[in-house]
Amino acid sequence: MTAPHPVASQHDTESAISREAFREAMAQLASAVNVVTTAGPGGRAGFTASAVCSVTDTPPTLLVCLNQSASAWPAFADNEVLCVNVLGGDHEAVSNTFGGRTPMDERFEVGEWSSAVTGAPVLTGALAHFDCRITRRVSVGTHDVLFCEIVAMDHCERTRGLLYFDRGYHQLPRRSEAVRGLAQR
Ligand SMILES: NC(=O)c1ccc[n+]([C@@H]2O[C@H](COP(=O)([O-])OP(=O)(O)OC[C@H]3O[C@@H](n4cnc5c(N)ncnc54)[C@H](O)[C@@H]3O)[C@@H](O)[C@H]2O)c1
Ligand SMILES: Cc1cc2c(cc1C)N(C[C@H](O)[C@H](O)[C@H](O)COP(=O)(O)O)c1[nH]c(=O)[nH]c(=O)c1N2
Repeated sequence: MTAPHPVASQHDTESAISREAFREAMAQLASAVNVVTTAGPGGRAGFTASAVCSVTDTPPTLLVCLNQSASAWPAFADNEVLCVNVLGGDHEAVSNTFGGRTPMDERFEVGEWSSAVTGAPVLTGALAHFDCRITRRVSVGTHDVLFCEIVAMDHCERTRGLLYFDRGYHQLPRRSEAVRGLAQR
């Protein structure tokens, strides 16, 4: 167990916690894998995101953290809507395609896409999709935190979950599989 990092004050966080140490520790935080898409006057764009979470159910709200250096950033800055597509166990290739270095238009050649209520692209077969209006933007360091009110959504239980942990993808079995597995013992 490595010694806990000294709690750094707001001003000397830079010196106390290095980016490398932050990333080493953050790589231990398992997360869902999503493709966040947008469409509108800023054009169509999408990127792979794990920094996504629920904020409140009243009103239904989630947040997405987007690196200001991302090629997708200008489109999200100009558009007022986005869709969070939650990837399933069979979507690793989609995650890698939207995870950078692929030209934006080529990204949507992977998978089957339709338009959400807001016009943002929806991935057919996503475990869930949350179609949102961006209601608040907070810039924190290198990222924008986009607070989004959900206007439409859907989910399905057709496949396993997909986690990103320790710099790799991991499939998660459904409860039903685990129960079935127990029953077969
Ligand atoms: N929030 C993010 O911006 C974020 C989250 C996950 C992964 N990524 C990017 O995906 C790629 C693969 O990441 P990896 O996990 O394989 O190895 P990595 O060592 O680059 O990152 C390890 C962990 O650190 C965190 N992290 C990394 N870069 C970050 C950033 N710029 N801002 C905030 N958190 C960050 C993430 O939780 C990531 O899983 C890298 O280019 C990484 O920068 C970015
Ligand atoms: C599994 C996983 C998870 C994330 C990412 C990548 C991968 C592979 N990336 C990085 C993002 O998808 C993309 O690589 C960067 O935006 C750079 O892309 P461009 O080459 O600029 O389009 C990412 N970026 C971001 O701004 N917020 C995030 O939460 C995440 N999470």
